[in-house]
Amino acid sequence: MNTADTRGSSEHGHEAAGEDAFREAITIGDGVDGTDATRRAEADGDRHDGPRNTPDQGEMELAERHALRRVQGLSTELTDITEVEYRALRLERVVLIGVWTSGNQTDADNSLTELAALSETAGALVLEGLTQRRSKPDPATYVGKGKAAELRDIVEATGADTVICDGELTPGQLRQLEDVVKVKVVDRTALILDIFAQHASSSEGKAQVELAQLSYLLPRLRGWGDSLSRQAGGSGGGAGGGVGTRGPGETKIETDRRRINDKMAKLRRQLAHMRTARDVKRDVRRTREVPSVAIAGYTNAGKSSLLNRLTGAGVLVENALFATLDPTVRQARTPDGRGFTLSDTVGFVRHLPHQLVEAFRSTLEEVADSDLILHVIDGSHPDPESQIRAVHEVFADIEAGDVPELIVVNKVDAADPDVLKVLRTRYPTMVEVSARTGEGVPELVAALAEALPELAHEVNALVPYTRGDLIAKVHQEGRIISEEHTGDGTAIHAFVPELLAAKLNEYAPSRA
Ligand SMILES: Nc1nc2c(ncn2[C@@H]2O[C@H](COP(=O)(O)OP(=O)(O)OP(=O)(O)O)[C@@H](O)[C@H]2O)c(=O)[nH]1
Ligand SMILES: [Mg+2]
Repeated sequence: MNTADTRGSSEHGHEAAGEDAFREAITIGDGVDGTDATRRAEADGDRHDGPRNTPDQGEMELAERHALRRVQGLSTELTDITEVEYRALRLERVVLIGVWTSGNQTDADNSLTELAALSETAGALVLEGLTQRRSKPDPATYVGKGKAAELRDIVEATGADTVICDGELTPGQLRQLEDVVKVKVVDRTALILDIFAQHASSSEGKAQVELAQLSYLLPRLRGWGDSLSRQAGGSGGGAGGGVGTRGPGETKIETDRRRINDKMAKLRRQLAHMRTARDVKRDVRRTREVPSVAIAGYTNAGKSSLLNRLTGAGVLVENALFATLDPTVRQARTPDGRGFTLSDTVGFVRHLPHQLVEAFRSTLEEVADSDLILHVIDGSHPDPESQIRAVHEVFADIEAGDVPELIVVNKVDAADPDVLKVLRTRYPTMVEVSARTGEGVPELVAALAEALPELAHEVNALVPYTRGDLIAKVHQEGRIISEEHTGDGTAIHAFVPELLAAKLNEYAPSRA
């Protein structure tokens, strides 16, 4: 990184300040490069929550995921993207580049740090990162001409095989920047899609990701084709490029486009089907009037850790972005005995690709449909408020803006006290916890119980011993005020959901 830093600071003095932040960025993941499955798994051992001798669901998933880590030595090939499977974007040795148009240097650094974490999560080795301050990204090459040339030198010097841009680029920008740097150029959207593709495990998750990838790919078909043509025909572009330019011709692009459209239609049908099944399940929960609590928040905030801490669910926890894609729903209970469901969801990120929001809409609806959102915040992040804003944007997008929200600042064991102080003034009712140490968890449980709607129906009944099933249900779903075993049956006074109330009322002592 030395060469580039000197260059960076001579041209743009402010970049030197970002050096430290960035050096931190490239050691995310304990400096393990993410390409050696064994080393990675070992290194993860001590970062991993939960007992190591009893592998639970999450640990098994983690082992499986690491076993699938990319191996080094497969270079990113500039083959026709329409012919390789899209998700095989083999990111490897990468250089990051960001353009910042607003905010200060710290914001720019945080953003590049996040891009580094995303890259490593995708299995790439981050070699270098640079940012450029511009009023807006260059319409031709995203970064300006000078910066692009600098980028090319860095790519050459480091032997990088991919450049990742911190934004969404137009097909034209990707192509023209590729032309300058002579290696593959990928944008943040493609990177996030790639992580989702690696992490999706349920059939619904896989279908959702594939749909998002295809809708990202569709408008870019020609772009990639052109780029490859130019690759073969030398720089300069245009029609005069010789054999290579005729590579993926018009007909091929048309065929690909049709194939992709067909595939997307099929995926949409499948998803609609899966969605019906999910709606049915949710309706069952609704009619039982069991309140639902959704754990939502920025990726890596500790949502799964918190669910595990609250319910012992054994959900996969990983220091990687988007570890969780499939929603997990668990039964839980307030200290006074009211049942509720607690669900873990996919994390959010700044500029979550809209293709993903679209594709994951049905999953995200769980959040919009819940009675309460536990909005988990990573208190150890230097700028949690920017993450809160990003999450609120997604809430608005999925129409979850009206759902009551309980702000939970997690990782207080690792948080900067000053950051916490600022948060406290902004969100006076927030709860501070550490899923790792358990600190604050009892307070969180109390706040949760407080925020949950009270069961609406109060019943007094004398239930005969032959209807033990009803009493069991009251224990499961209701809140018991008193219970007494009499000669005629169980006398019970409780708050219960509507359906159960109707059944219990058959045994209400007559008022006559
Ligand atoms: N220091 C500290 N680390 C924590 C705490 N809670 C979670 N972590 C770590 O934060 C990382 C992310 O935790 P997860 O529970 O996977 O986070 P998540 O929000 O579910 O992340 P995604 O599913 O990827 O969106 C893991 O490395 C956890 O060990 C905490 O209270 N303190
Ligand atoms: Mg998770």
